[in-house]
Parts: sequence; C-alpha cells; structure tokens
Amino acid sequence: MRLIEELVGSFKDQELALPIWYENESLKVLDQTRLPFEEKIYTFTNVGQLGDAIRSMMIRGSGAIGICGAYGILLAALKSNGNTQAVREAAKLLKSTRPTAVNLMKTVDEMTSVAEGSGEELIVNVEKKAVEILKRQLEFEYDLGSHGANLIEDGDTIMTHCHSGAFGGAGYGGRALSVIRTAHEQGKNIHVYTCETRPYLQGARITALELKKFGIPHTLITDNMSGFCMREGKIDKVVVGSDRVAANGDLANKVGTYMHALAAQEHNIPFYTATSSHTIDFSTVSGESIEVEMRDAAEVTHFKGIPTAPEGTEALYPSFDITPHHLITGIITEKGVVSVPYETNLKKVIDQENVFQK
Ligand SMILES: CSC[C@H]1O[C@H](OP(=O)(O)O)[C@H](O)[C@@H]1O
Repeated sequence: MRLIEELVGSFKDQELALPIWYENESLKVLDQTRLPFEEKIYTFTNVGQLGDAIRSMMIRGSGAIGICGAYGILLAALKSNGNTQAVREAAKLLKSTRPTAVNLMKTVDEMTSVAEGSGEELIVNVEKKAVEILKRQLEFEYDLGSHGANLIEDGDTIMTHCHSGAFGGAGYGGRALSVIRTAHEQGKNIHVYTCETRPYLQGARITALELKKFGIPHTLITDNMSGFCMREGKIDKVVVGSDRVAANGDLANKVGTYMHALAAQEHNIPFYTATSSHTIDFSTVSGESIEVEMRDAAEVTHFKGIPTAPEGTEALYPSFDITPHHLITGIITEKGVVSVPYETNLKKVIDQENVFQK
C-alpha cells in the first residue's frame, strides 16, 4: 500500500469532511457547485481535470486548493512514471488556475522542490512531501482551532463570511470553522450568523451545510444585513477565513470581508481572521500588492445559468477584497493569536513565539 493510501485511510478514522482525496492512482473530488443538495464525487486521472475543477470552483477554498497543489503534483508524477518535465508542466498549470490564495502557490513549490531524480525515485520523493503537507495542513486546522476557540466565550454569537470550513480546507474545519467547531466541541454555547456570500453562495450552501453537520446552531443572513445585525447588538465577534495575509497583516479574503470589518470597527466588535502561517505571504509587503482575482461577471448576472438580471446587464466580480490590518483585532494561527500593532513586519513578529497568546 502506498504511503498516501495509508494516510487517506487514517483520515477515515477522524470526523473529516474531505474536499479531495487519493484513491487507486486517481483523485476523488467533491463537486462543491452542487452542494448542499447533491454530494457528487468526480474521479480525476490527470492534472488538467484538477486544474479545470479549481478554475470552475468545483473545488475551492484556499486550504482545499492548497492541498490540490500536493495532490496534483503527486498525480502528475504517478501518471508520468516519475517524469520531471511532466511535473514541471503540472506545476505551471496548477499555479495558473487562481491567483489570490497563496497556499496553492506555496504547496506546488514545496512539491517541485523535492521532485528530484526520475521514475520511482521521483515518485517516492514527491509522495513523501505530499503526505507531509496533507498531515501538516490538517494539524494546522486542529491547532488554530484550539487557539482561536480560546477567544470564544460561552454564549457568543459569531458572524462569519463565505465558507472557511472543512470542504474549503483539509477536512476538519478549514480556518474560521475550525475555530467555531472547536469552541462548540469544548461545550461552549455558541450561535453562528453565516453570511450567504453572493454570488457563489458559499455561506448559504456550504457553511450552513457544515454547521448543520457539526450540530452548531446558526442563522443565515444576506451579506447586506451585517451592519443591521451588528447595530442591533446581535454579534459578539467576527471570525473569517483567509486567502492571503500580507507581511503587514493586511488580509485578502472573500469579497465582502472588508465591508464587515468596517461595520465591526464602527460597533467595537472584535474582528479576527483565522489563518495559518502557510497563508502568510512574507514576500508581499502589503495588501496593495495582492492580486485580486476578477471572475466572470456572468457569475453575478446568473445563478446556475438562470439570469438574475436583464440580458446585457454589465456586472463586476472581484472575488476577493483587501481588509487593512488596522481593522483586524487579531490573526489566529496554528502558533497562536497575533494581536500586535502591525507597524512591525509580521515576519519578525510571527517568528517570536513569545508574542502569541496561547
Ligand atoms: C479555508 S479559507 C477559504 C477561503 O476561500 C474562499 O474563497 P473561494 O470560495 O473563492 O475559494 C473564501 O475567501 C474563504 O475565506
């Protein structure tokens, strides 16, 4: 049995919701565009299929597409019998799919950095690295969930945005839902307000599904209700996910995050992003340098192909926005929570264990 098969087998012993997994020299991928009403699994036998799935958001979420970087390179190595050129081409293809989430870029680079030799030697090298990455990303979710749950008090109502959960991560709870799930599993009596997150509806379709699956009480709101809910005193804390954190703490996350952060500041509501050190991009000085993916405007004027606006209506779809660090109360990571003035470069801060609240 291959190492990767042993690892996936071990996942079955944990209560995970996997977005992707290895099986019989192919990749099984849950089609998230069909959630919550259908859990359709596709079998991919080449990286081109995986690339198309990432572009079309069949698989999405910075954590989940991060592990696609590991699985995709492993599949390329297996299908090419350990051919270096095939691995290089797979790396280029995967990194071209979506620009904002840094995890995908990082995991592809981690995998290609060990793609030495050829044949079975290369396959063994990349398989070991894939197993290391998959184990690490899942451990991150447990650890950041634990540190983040320390911020959650019994009776809290927590707002979240988009889907930063298991199907968007490594299978436990992604980022934001790792914090929320852990607090719930600690017995804290919490309630979640999940924003539907137009136009893909990650919140209505996937976050609500996962919170139901985890048994966590929740209320669905539209994105434009966040200010009302905060002003009415319904929200105690905001916890969102992350696609890329710049070296100064600026956050790239699903479009709408910035709007919620502004409202939270107005109402003195703590605003946290749940992330991992792997999502902090120390080579990007600030949020201004993060590329925001512009998706097809048809995703705004249509839902599942059904028009929601008059024919010919122009639309805009920035898939992410940038929340400046001064609006963020703390960055929750697997190492702890960083709540320090971000005048200092995060690189210096995050390497100093002592700054983390345990
Ligand atoms: C585990 S954090 C997931 C992160 O990714 C989402 O974006 P998308 O659905 O477009 O991949 C969103 O920004 C979430 O916060």
